[in-house]
Amino acid sequence: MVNDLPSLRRRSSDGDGDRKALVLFADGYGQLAKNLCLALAQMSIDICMVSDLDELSSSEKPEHLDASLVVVGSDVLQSQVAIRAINSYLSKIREMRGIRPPVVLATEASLSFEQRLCATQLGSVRIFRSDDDPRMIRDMLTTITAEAKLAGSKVLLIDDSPTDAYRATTYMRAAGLLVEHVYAPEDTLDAIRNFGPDLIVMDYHMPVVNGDTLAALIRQDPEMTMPIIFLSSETDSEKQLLALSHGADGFVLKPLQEGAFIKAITSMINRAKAIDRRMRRDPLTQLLNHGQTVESVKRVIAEKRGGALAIIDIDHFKSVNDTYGHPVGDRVLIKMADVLTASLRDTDTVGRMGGEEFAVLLPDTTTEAARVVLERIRKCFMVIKHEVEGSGFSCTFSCGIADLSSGLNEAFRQADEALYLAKHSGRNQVIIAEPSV
Ligand SMILES: Nc1nc2c(ncn2[C@@H]2O[C@H](COP(=O)(O)OP(=O)(O)OP(=O)(O)O)[C@@H](O)[C@H]2O)c(=O)[nH]1
Repeated sequence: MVNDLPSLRRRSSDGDGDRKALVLFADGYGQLAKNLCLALAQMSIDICMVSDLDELSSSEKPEHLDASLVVVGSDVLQSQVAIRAINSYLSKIREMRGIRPPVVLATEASLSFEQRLCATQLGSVRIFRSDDDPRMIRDMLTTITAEAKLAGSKVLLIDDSPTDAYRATTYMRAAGLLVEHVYAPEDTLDAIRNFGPDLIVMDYHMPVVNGDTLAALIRQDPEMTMPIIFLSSETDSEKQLLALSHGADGFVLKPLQEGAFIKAITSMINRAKAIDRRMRRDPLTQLLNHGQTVESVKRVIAEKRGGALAIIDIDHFKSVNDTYGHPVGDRVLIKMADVLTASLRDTDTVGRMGGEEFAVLLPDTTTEAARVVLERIRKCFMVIKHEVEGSGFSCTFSCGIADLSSGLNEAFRQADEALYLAKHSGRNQVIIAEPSV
């Protein structure tokens, strides 16, 4: 196990939870294994490194069994015993958790067809080469975590037939989905507003309006972008296509086959969530992007909850890029994001406003309490050593805090002004804005 690597537990800004990778190399501390573990740890991914593969079969190590992703070094493929150990470990996870985690094969050399085949049989879905970007593994973990969260996704079912609705509801609830059912198409818009579904499943042939008209009606509202699936016994593909052209995304044939129905639903929800995530998140740090951060501030102000807004800007960041290069600068930004999300409450929001500027929204918090929190984060961030080729450097940030009571534009203006003051009076400090009179 790698004990000398930092292993922060990470809470992502939308509560994705912890991410853990199990790293298996036969020769344990080879350069690729070391570099990879260091890079994963720097991205605040929990890692469990195992080189003695007998350890895997030991029931005294239950912490191995909660990995979401398994990274296997290609050196492992040289030993049939090791392959058997990994296979039986992966089967054990499937027995316990109902899923077999995907495998990434890490290699320094090019692989033979036989090695690739062997890796595929282990469940390898990607090959990671020593010069690949380790963020690929982080992104895979993010996707896996998002998919695991499918249970609890909300489906609105619109069907006037009690028998069909009963069957569809039973299948969906058995798959862990939350289902709300409306019989009458005219209740649809209210149900969407109140329930906020991730997906709509509707019968195609209904009294008053058919599915295609109802789908077109829903799509008139630009906010109602959730996928729509029609249920119908219509087998004429031309009619199906016509129906889809009105804004629906899929067609499932009645009578429903449980497996195919649930597969169609899950892939639709996963795809919609992935697109939604891409639109709302900054791709580098996975924090909310500028637009979504402003929306979050707007919402808290509209709810009249009060709170504080902090704007953070990394000091002399240009010189980090100039001295160590852009990729190292990127790593500092990711670390900043990780420190912020790991240090704040679930109810707080962290966003990347652009460049090296971040925003933190702390609802129901006074500016003084926010200052205490940001001071703690500032002290934690400034002692982090960012590694570059054997040596390292540290960074600081400056921060301005404003009260939300003055409204959206004024809160941003005041926080920016306080940040400006912090920058121009020495940097590496947190300043609360003077409320305007
Ligand atoms: N690595 C990296 N750099 C970025 C990114 N976005 C913006 N930057 C760089 O961030 C730097 C910001 O520099 P400045 O605005 O001059 O600020 P600074 O050097 O931090 O100086 P002070 O804020 O006054 O302390 C610029 O060099 C940008 O190119 C990014 O996504 N990755």
